[in-house]
Amino acid sequence: DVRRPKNYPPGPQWIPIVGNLFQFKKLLGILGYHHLVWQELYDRYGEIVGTKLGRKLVVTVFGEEAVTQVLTREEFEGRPDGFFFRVRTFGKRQGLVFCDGNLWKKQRKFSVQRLKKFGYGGKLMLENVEGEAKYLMETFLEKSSEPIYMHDAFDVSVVNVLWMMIAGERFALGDARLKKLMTLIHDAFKITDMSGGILNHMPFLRFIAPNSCGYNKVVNLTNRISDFLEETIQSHKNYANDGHPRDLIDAFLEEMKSENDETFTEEQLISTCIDLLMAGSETTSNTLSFAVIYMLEYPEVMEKVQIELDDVVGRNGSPRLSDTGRLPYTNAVLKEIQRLTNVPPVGIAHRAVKTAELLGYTIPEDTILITSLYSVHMDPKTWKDPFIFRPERFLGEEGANIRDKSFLPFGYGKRQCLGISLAKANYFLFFVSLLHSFNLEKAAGGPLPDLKGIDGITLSPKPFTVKLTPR
Ligand code: HEM
Repeated sequence: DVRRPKNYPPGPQWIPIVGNLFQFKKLLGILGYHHLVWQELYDRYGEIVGTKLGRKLVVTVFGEEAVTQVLTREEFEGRPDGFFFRVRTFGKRQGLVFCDGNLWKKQRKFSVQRLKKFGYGGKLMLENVEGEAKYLMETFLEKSSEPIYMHDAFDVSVVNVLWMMIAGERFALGDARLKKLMTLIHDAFKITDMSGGILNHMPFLRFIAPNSCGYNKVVNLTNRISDFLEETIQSHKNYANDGHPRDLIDAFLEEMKSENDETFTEEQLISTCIDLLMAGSETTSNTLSFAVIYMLEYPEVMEKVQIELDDVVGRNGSPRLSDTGRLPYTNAVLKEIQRLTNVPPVGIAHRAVKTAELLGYTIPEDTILITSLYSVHMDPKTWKDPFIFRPERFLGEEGANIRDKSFLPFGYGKRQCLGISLAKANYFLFFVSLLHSFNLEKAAGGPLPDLKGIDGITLSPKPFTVKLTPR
């Protein structure tokens, strides 16, 4: 059907079966990044754009006003359904990220409460972040005579703090199995985009072209993660520490036994772990690696951060999380990097749970909603010279005038990132520890690593190496 739903937002004309997919692909070929294709459509049609990708209606919103409406209104609180969104979770709608309604409410609440119980947001978590950062810096020091790969250098350390709360253990930095798992997770984020990608629009492609549509990769990843988690869960079951849960898995298993609630199943437990691992590792690790590239690109900024650190922490001290409030310039640098890199450029897709009005248009029930966080962070009405890297914009009077809704790296509203305090702690402490201990230089030969990165659900840096010289 080529007819647009009544009062649907403006956008390109579509054709039967594929909708706007071909137009989208063509623009993607020219612009190279999904979020830039959306930005192009924003320039053509305005702050709300209606498209159809395959069989799905997809409405994308841009700028602070439209984006925060979608992120805060109950009618838009859902998550999309479809083949791609279920492929990691046993073909069902479960886990934490791609589910909604009562299951999501109960499960999100349970995970947040129990993670808190096992340290999340408290002293124990902060101590673990500090321990991991110290440990990683020691490893860097041992290797400081050779170039170090930085695009994935933070992977294991970042996961460790989360994994302590989920499973009560940490990994050795060289743990081959976890490294493999992380590589698969990185790959999975590159396969597709937030509308669910080609697999969601045409699920039958998995029979015709399972390799090129990414199906085989996703299945391989899911199987490996599930195997790994099943083993961990089995060893928790064997331990049978009744009444004294040690971590999230123990607490979940106990809840399953109490049979109060039929949503507590082993599949839901595995799906929850997968979601936490995937959402918690890739985003933080990519942000940190981009931060390293920014420091190579702007050595004068690196030096200013180091001077502030030396002033506040001292040359011989170690940076702590409690120093955060006394490092205004460093914090401004961290924010400016997040604003410009847009690691999740369009957040995570939402879904209209019922037909609703938005900015004068009608959004039919089940429409996928994409929120361009990139457009909010690059809006010249909010940010003077948005493409310029200028940490000072977050300081002084200029910084004080930035509205909450103008800077949304973690989203906003009820579906806002569940891991913000861990993400911020990891991002801050690994960054300052690195700069406090080392001078960063480009490894010999070749150009500076690319600030733009690789397209995907999250943007990720291309592989690059750095020379770390102890200060
Ligand atoms: C720099 C690091 C991170 C960034 C930039 C980030 C960003 C985001 C964004 C933009 C969303 C979507 C919000 C929405 O739908 O409107 C989100 C959701 C989520 N994040 Fe994060 N995140 C980060 C780290 C983490 C960590 C460390 C964890 C795990 C502890 C985590 C767990 C989640 C989960 C479970 C959701 C889905 C929440 C839901 O659907 O209710 N994230 N994150």
